[in-house]
Amino acid sequence: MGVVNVTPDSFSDGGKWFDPDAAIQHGFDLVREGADIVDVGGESTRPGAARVSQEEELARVVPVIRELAAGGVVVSVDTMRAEVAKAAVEAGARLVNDVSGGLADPEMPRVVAATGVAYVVMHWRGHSHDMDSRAIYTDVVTEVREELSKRVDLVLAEGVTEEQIVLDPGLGFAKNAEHNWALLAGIPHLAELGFPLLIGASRKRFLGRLLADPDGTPRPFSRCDDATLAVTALAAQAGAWCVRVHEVGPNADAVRVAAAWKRAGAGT
Ligand SMILES: Nc1nc2ncc(COP(=O)(O)O)nc2c(=O)[nH]1
Repeated sequence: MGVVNVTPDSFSDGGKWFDPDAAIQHGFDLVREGADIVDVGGESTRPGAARVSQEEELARVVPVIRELAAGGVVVSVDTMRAEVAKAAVEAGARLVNDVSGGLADPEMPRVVAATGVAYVVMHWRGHSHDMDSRAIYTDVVTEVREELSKRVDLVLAEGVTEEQIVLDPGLGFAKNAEHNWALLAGIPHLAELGFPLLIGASRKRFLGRLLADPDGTPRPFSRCDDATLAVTALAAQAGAWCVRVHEVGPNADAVRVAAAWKRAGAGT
């Protein structure tokens, strides 16, 4: 899953794809590099980010989604708003990637149920401005698994089918670095819920912290693509269904390496 943030302020590529034509071109480039899905978002979810209006979010993502879908791209819309999801699906999006797992907008599950598109339910504990205060767990894997399971029950009750659901532990959303590493190591436990898993580690702060200089200066996100590759290969081997990344080509290669490795092992 390649990322196209049509935003002026996303942490990892803020502003590069804010122009619709640049965003559309980048989406097609990501498919050429090997992306199976292009995730189009119009609202930065980085910690502390201010929300954008629904009108602004619609104006940013719908034209980009329409062009990419018309060009045969499998598009997901990265939104917490039911109205934006609805408009995105009408413009051709085939997945709704809801970082709030239906918590931010109670109408979302009904829109997903009515449209029948795939639905990424990510683990979330509140909007960016105060989510760090909610990064308190005694056993993060067990608690994330339980909270995701509750979200699944709720959206199923709203008419979403099991076939539509993808789960995501929400790395960096109300999680610190230690929580993120535990969730990556816990992918097999999350997979026991029985749904495909999406992992979004690309260029995130916990990678920069791991690779910090001896004086403690974190590695800048622009130099965390190699670490992202390693996470991709390990997550693929652990059973992840999909990884959400900014630099698609090398990550597509890493997935192929993991697949070849798994195929060879299957024979033993
Ligand atoms: N499903 C899913 N969606 C996401 N959207 C945005 C970001 C924030 O990263 P970005 O600002 O680089 O897009 N991370 C995720 C994630 O981990 N999972």
